[in-house]
Formats: sequence, C-alpha cells, structure tokens
Amino acid sequence: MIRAFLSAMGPRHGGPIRAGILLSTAVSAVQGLVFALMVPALAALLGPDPAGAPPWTALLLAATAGYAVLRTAGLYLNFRVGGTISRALHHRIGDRLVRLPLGWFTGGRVGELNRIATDGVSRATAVPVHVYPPLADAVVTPVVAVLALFWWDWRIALAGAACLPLLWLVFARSNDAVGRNDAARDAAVDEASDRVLEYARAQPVLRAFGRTEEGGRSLDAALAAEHAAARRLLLRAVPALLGYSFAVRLMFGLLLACTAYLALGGALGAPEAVALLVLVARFTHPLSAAADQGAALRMAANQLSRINAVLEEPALPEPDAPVPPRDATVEFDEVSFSYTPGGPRALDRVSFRADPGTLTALVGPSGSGKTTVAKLLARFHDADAGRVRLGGVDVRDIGSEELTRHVAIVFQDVYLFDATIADNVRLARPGAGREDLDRVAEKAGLDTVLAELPDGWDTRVGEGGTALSGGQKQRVSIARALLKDAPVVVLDEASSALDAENEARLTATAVELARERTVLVIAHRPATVAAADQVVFLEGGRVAEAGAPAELLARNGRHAAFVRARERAQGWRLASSPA
Ligand SMILES: Nc1ncnc2c1ncn2[C@@H]1O[C@H](COP(=O)(O)OP(=O)(O)OP(=O)(O)O)[C@@H](O)[C@H]1O
Repeated sequence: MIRAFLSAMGPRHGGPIRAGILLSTAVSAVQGLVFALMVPALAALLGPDPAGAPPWTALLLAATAGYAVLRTAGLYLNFRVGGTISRALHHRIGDRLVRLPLGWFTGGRVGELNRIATDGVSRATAVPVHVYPPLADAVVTPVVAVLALFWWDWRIALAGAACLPLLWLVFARSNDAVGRNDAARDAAVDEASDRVLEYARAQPVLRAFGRTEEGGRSLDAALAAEHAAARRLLLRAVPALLGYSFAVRLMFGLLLACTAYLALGGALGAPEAVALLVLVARFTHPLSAAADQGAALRMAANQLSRINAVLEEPALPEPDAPVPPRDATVEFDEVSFSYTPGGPRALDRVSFRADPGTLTALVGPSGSGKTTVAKLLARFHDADAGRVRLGGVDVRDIGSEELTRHVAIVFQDVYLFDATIADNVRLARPGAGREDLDRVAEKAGLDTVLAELPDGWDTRVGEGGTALSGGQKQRVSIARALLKDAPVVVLDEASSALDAENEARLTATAVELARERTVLVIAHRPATVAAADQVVFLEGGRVAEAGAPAELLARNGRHAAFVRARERAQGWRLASSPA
C-alpha cells in the first residue's frame, strides 16, 4: 500500500507521506505506552498504599502530555499531507494525460478517468487524515501496550499477546473479502457510468428511430450489474466485518475471564484487576473500528492501483534530440497499423507522398483507413511498421510540440469548449487580433454564421458546442485550424452539414491553402476530389490506386467504379477535366 502511494505520488512528494505515516505510528505507540502506564498507576491508586502512586501518576501525566503534543502535530501534518496528496495526484494524472498518445482516449476511458480523478483521488487523500491514524491506533497501540505489560505482569501480557495474531488473521481475511469485492464493484460502476454517458449522448439517434427502450437495455444491464456487484460486496463484507467484531469481543471476554481467574486465585490483587479491565475495555472500540478503517484502506489501495495504472501507461515516446522537419512534404512509406495488437490491419503497407503546394484527396469506402492516415500523421498512434515522414523526418523523431505546430487537423466530430466563438478560434493562437479572426472567418465561411448571431464573435457555444448546428461547429473548427497557420492541413471533409454555397467556399479555401501548404482532404465531395492534385484511393487499408483525378477516371479502375457507385447512390457528379 505504502509502495503504491509512493509510486503514485512520485519521488518529490514521498517525504511528507513517510513523515505523516511515521508520526501517526509514533502517536499510536505513545498512546499504547499511556494505556500501559494506566495499569500500574491505577493499581497503585486503588491499592493499599496510594502513597506509592505519585511516581506512576507523574509518568502517566508526562506520557499523556507528550501524546497530546504529538497527536496535535500529527493532525496538523496529516491534513497538510492530505492536501499535498490531492494536488500532487491531480497534477500527476494531468501531466500524464497530456503525454499519452491521443489514441488512448477512446470513449470507454471517460467514465474511468472521471472516477479516478474524483472518487479515486478523494479516497487516497482520506488515507493519511481519516484512515491511517485510527488504524494505527487499533494496531500499533495494543501491540505496544501488550509489550509494555510484559514488563509489569507477563501472564496478562501473554494472554493479550495470544489474542493479537488471532485478531490479525480475522482482520486480514475480512479486509481481503472487502478488497476483492470492492475491485469488482469498481469495474461495474465504471461500466455503468460509461453506459449512462453513452445513453445520454445517443438520445438524438435513439429518439429519431423510436428506440429509446432498446437503447436503454445495455444501460439497464450495466446498472443491474452494478447493483449486483454492490450487493455482493455488502453480502461478503458484512459477515466479514461482523466476524471481526465478534473476534474483538471474544478477545475481550477471554481477557476478562483470564483477569477474573487470576484475581480469584489470589495471583492478582483487586486494584490490578480493575486497572486491567479498564485497559481492556478501552481497547474494544478502536479495535472494532479497525475493520472499517481496514476496509477503507483496501478500497483506497484499489483506487491507487487504478491511478498507478494510468500513471504507468506508456507515454508517447519523445525523441532525445528532436529533428525539425525540413519542409511540409508528407510521406507514408510502407506503413502498416492495427488498432489492437495482432488485430486486423487498418492500414496495410500504405505508401504515398504529398508535396507542399498540393492538394491530396484521400478517397475510399467507409472503413478503408482514411481517418487512420490522418491520425498516424498527427501521431495519435505510432505505425507498427514502415515510416510516416514529415519534411523528410520520421514523425517519431520530430517531437510532439514541433509536430503539433506543423500539422492542423479538422475532424468531422468537432469539439468546442463552453466559451465564446472567439475564444474557441483563438485556442489556435491565443494572441490573435480581431483582424486575424475576421480573415480566417471569411475563408472558413464562418463570417455568414457570425452575421446571423446577435452576439457575433461573443456568442457562447455551450458545452461541446451544443448551441451551434453541425455545419456552424465545423466552420468554427476550420477557422481555428486556419488561424493556426500550420504548413500541413488535414481536413476531414464533412459528409453533410454544409450548404452548397459554403461547400463551394470550402473547396476554394482548400485549393487556396494548397498553394502554400500541403493539404490532405478526406474527401466526400465531388468538387474537392476534382480540385485535388492527386487522389489516393484506399480500400481495405491498402492504396488501391493513386494519381491525378482525371487520370484515375480515365483508367476506369477501382476509383472510377467507386465514384460511379457514389453517383448512383448520392448524386455525385465528377467529370474528368479535359486534358
Ligand atoms: N479506435 C479504433 N479501434 C479499433 N478499430 C478501429 C478504430 N478506429 C478505426 N478502426 C478500424 O480501422 C479501420 C479503418 O478505419 P478508419 O476510421 O480509418 O476508416 P475511414 O476510411 O476513415 O472510414 P469513414 O469514411 O467511415 O470515416 C476500420 O476497419 C475501423 O473499423
């Protein structure tokens, strides 16, 4: 557990945690000494010669004063350590997230990340403040008290010592039962949170097709599984905790019987017997509470191992000596890639080259690998084989900051922050002035949208951009990419969402951009394909054909057949330009 803590906190914050644990342990040990001193002090006070009590009483008072000082210092330190843990874990998780490959952030991670960053961190934060000190009181204090009692009366101490391993055994077993079932419940809670998010996001689709009931089935199943896991945890944890509580009371009874036996046999005086009973009674409550704290510790340990799993997730490897790209040439050289190790290849020995000053249209049926090409160029993932080069340099040798500066991508599923349109566009270049914004707005077709909105640039877009239409969001996203002014632009052309006028404007913008940049368009529109300098036609993850659009149409191969099929299905019309 401590190792998991230190690993999660990193070397910089290990010191305060160790200090907090040491101090809490010391406080509990001193408390054990205070308890042990109560026995001779009380025995002397209640015995036939109370005049002999002052030395014991003075020692007891001194130990109590020391205990009070240490307890206060421990409380103060542990609250500070709790704050440090919370801050450090949030920072470390945040730092890790920004270094993870973007491909790591699939939908299923959202619920898990949310739980780790909230519940996980708060449980870990509670350990030094609310969990470890009472646990140390329940474990260290009795052990020290029993050891100290050996010095005073070995028979009673032996009886106490004999009970401790038994208690420990029951404690460890009950902890195990809670820990195992808590991990299973955690997994069920994650699954349920993901399904809730999915159900909320899928509402428009489900309602459009009148399938809200069916759509809710997987959510119902996940919630039922969560309920079952919580029940299992309860059913296993309650008997385990009750068993432990019973063991504590059994120990209390045994010590009671042992003390009575010694007192009745005359081996122990009545004052000593009373003092011992006070001591034993004093232990019952903290020992009983230990089971709850032990369970809380196991749950925190489970959360810590989940936090550590994120922190240990391999970061995107960064080059030791980054090499800047020489120009904006994009080159795929025999690139193969699978999303899952050993799984089907999304790209299979893909090779093509896109030169600066040209527009390349990536065309192909759904699932042919067009988006994957864009993702490998931006290093969402690294290729399994072959090389993706930018400006003659392998993207893995460029360094992610430099690569980000060179490549701007507009994906179809646009995400906007809950801020104004201006803020969202300025994300690309925070210092950009109004003139720059107006310039890119015109090129992206955003100017007409702004003219219709009463607050113009200051319109708030809502969470994720919900206050804007799909086409409006896409235009904001294009303006953002244009403002970045990167030498390579990848545009995942919207298959819908734009009207004819804006479609034409966007094609014109792509062509204009391609005068000075390398532009790759995942093309769904005939006008864009026709305007391209070259078409890379993908099928099943392979480059089936590549060449100028007119040349490919004239060849009458896979690309031409695909275009004809599209024409029939969607009314595409793509004429080969006269040679
Ligand atoms: N995150 C992922 N995990 C596993 N497989 C994936 C993932 N993303 C895509 N794939 C698979 O990789 C292949 C290529 O997908 P990709 O998204 O590149 O196709 P596409 O040509 O862009 O399709 P579309 O035109 O429909 O967007 C497909 O078989 C797809 O199922």
